Amino acid sequence: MFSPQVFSRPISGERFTRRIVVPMAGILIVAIVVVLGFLFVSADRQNKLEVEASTKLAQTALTVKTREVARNLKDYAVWEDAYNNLHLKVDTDWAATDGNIGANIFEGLGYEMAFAINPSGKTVYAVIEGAPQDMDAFSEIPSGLKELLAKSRNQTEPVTGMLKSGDNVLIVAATAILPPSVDRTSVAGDSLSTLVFAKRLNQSFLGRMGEEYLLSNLRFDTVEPAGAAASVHLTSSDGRPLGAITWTPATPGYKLLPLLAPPLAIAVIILGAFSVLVVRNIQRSTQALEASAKTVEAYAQTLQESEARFKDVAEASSDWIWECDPRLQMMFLSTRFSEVTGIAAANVLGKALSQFFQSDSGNDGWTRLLQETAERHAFRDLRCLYKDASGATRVCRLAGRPSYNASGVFVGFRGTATDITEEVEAQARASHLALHDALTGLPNRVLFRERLNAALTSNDGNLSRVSVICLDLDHFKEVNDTLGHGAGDVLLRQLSQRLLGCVRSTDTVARLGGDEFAIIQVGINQPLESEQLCRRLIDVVRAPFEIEEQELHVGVSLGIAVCEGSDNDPERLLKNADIALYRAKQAGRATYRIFEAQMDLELQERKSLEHDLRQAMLKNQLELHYQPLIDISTKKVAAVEALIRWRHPTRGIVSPIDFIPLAEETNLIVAIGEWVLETACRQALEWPDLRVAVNLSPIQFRNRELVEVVKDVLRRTGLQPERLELEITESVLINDVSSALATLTALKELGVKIAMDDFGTGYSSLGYLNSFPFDKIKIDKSFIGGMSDKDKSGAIVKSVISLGQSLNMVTTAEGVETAEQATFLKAEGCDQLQGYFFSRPVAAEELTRFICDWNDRGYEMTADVAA
Ligand SMILES: Nc1nc2c(ncn2[C@@H]2O[C@@H]3COP(=O)(O)O[C@H]4[C@@H](O)[C@H](n5cnc6c(=O)[nH]c(N)nc65)O[C@@H]4COP(=O)(O)O[C@H]3[C@H]2O)c(=O)[nH]1
Repeated sequence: MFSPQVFSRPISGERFTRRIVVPMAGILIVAIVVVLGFLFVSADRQNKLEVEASTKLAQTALTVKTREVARNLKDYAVWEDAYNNLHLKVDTDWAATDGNIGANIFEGLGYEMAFAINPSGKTVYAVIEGAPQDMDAFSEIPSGLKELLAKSRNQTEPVTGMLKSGDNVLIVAATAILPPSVDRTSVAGDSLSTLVFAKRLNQSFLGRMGEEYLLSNLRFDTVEPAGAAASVHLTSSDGRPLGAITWTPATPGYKLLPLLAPPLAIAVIILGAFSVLVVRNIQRSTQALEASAKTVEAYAQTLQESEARFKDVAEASSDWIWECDPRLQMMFLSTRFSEVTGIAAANVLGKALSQFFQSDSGNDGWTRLLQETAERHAFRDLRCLYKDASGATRVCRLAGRPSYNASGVFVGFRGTATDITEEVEAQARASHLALHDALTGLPNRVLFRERLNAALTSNDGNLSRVSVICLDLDHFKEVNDTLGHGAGDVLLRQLSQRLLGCVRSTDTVARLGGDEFAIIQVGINQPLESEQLCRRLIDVVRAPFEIEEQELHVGVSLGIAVCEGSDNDPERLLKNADIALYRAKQAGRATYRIFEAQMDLELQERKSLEHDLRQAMLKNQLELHYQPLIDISTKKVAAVEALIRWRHPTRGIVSPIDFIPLAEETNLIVAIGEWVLETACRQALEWPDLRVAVNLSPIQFRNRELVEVVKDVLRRTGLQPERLELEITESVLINDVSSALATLTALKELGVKIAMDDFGTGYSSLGYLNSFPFDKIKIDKSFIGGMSDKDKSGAIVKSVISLGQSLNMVTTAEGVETAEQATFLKAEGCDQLQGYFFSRPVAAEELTRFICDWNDRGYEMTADVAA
């Protein structure tokens, strides 16, 4: 892995100064210092050489001067006249006055002293600064002169030395006075007089000597001054120090410096400028390097992150990476391979791609894999199978692309494999859920449609037929309402199994929703076969269901639609089966109907009626008629029953028998019922002595709002509750007994009367009469119409009347059409009579007239009847 740490850290300004500028400046300064040092050392060396040279020069000058004194001395001492006038005799006039050895010595030669000393050491002649003096040479030069003279007697040449005279130092030369003609070596020295010249090392002498020998500031000091740059120490011939002559030596080295300084300064400036340029270049290069290092570092970082990301993704996903060689043999498998498949990579490496992956039937992935790899094409989303370590077949999705080496040579394929077994299973589950009902596992409406389409399409042109059977459980809603939805679900599941048990494997049983089922029956030859199936279905559904340890009885209504001829429209077929089902339900349930074209017309009619009924509500086309109930004991009108009429704009008066069921099916009955209730109560206010009876539909009765509605109507109209009589039929008591009892009790608590209508037509359970708080039993008109003293209906009527009496309930006979019936009922103790014999249901105004007439003539009528 590439590591960004291999790059140095970026050089900051401070680091750059520290690492580049400072060393460069240091080198520059050191170079300058070295050069300057060298210059100064050279200059100093030069100066020292100059000092050495000037010292030699000074010494030479002294030697030369000394030799000059000696030479001058010899000129005067080796002289015939001097011998004659200073040795043989001493003629001071000759010497001084004649100017032989007198003032000329001092003025001409500059010697301050000249002495002539005879062999016995006596100073016979003395000249001091050009003037003859009577002076002893040894007192003037007390130290060293004797030794010098002694030395000179043994020498043929003048002897010289440095001697002190007071504070002065003298160059003293001595030699024997002798005529030139005499060989000096032939004469004993101590027999000769000695001529002495002394030259004082005074400042004028030294000045001249300095000028002569280019020794500046040449001077003599008895003690060498501190810091003297150059000096020559003077010592006497016996070695005693006399002082030193000093001078200021030239400093050629230092003189060189000013000459060298400007070019050196220029060189330094150039070097400095060059260094600055170099530093800047280095800085730029460094910055460029840094930038490039940063870029590389960023790339490295990106690469590292990318690698890490890739690794994370590769490790985190269920994918594994594979590579194979040009022969499609596995060369590489990522670590995820073993984790996902449970197979060690070593067991697969070297095997051909086609040995590991297998074809997934029903999917063209395998074919494409073979094709794409053969043609060296990239591929993706190829679905193949493989077996994992446990031998289980799993599904995977392959993607790959051909890979080439740097030279462009094909080196195989590399790609990914994604295990999609769970995904495929989930898809299968999802598609199953999308096509099946979750509760029963049966095909749902979507799959039903698909199957129906397929059945109709494949059946096209066949002699056999396809039929659709729609099923609807009778009173399933009651099961849900009374036992709860859990029980309803159990019922539906059990029902599904029963239905499946009745059909062939080629048929389809589907749940379309709620308690709505449908069957596609294929391969039938005639409609009779569908009818046989329906009968079987009715039988199996009729058998009790055991739910929550209860036996439950339900029925089923079925509608059959058989595909006829070339009409293979699935929608129409299903709709027709539905229409047939509707007719089966209308026919009293637990039965089946085969669709006929007429049914469709009737359905259309029903729909049109439904539309009109809704309009009727809005357009006040509904009205109430009233039928009187005669009290036998008082012979008066005791009550009136409100009966609804629909004054249809084109159909005329529509009977409630024709539209109440429709109103119930469409739930319009709730609104209609409330209108009836309010209208009847309001109308009853005009008949103060009468009760008003109002029919309640079972749908209305099950409405939770009923009690509140009745209460509100009484409140709004102001009718006394005991004047309102609510007529219910036995059907409201079926199934949810406790709920019905609660509603009846609540209604009774309002103070209204409850009548059981149409008694005898339903279950006629006597238990109901005992359990429910009825005030009245209304004997259905079918019994009244068919009764006579001897027949069965008469017996029933008698027993119902006596039952009412024993339960202390009022009995009312409906449909009394004849005097005989009235007489019979009176004789049997019936309390009230209602029927055409007395009055048909009439409009309110007409009934008002009837009541007036009845009260005037009614008695005679009943008397007639009695007679
Ligand atoms: N053949 C014959 N029939 C007689 C005789 N006396 C009375 N009738 C008829 O018998 C029916 C009595 O009403 P129902 O049994 O409650 O039967 C009613 C009732 O169940 C329902 N109905 C009528 N009005 C309403 C209403 O406002 N609400 C509800 N829910 N149902 C109503 O419609 C049914 C039929 O009502 P209608 O056609 O008015 O028919 C009425 C009435 O006209 C007779 O002597 N001979």
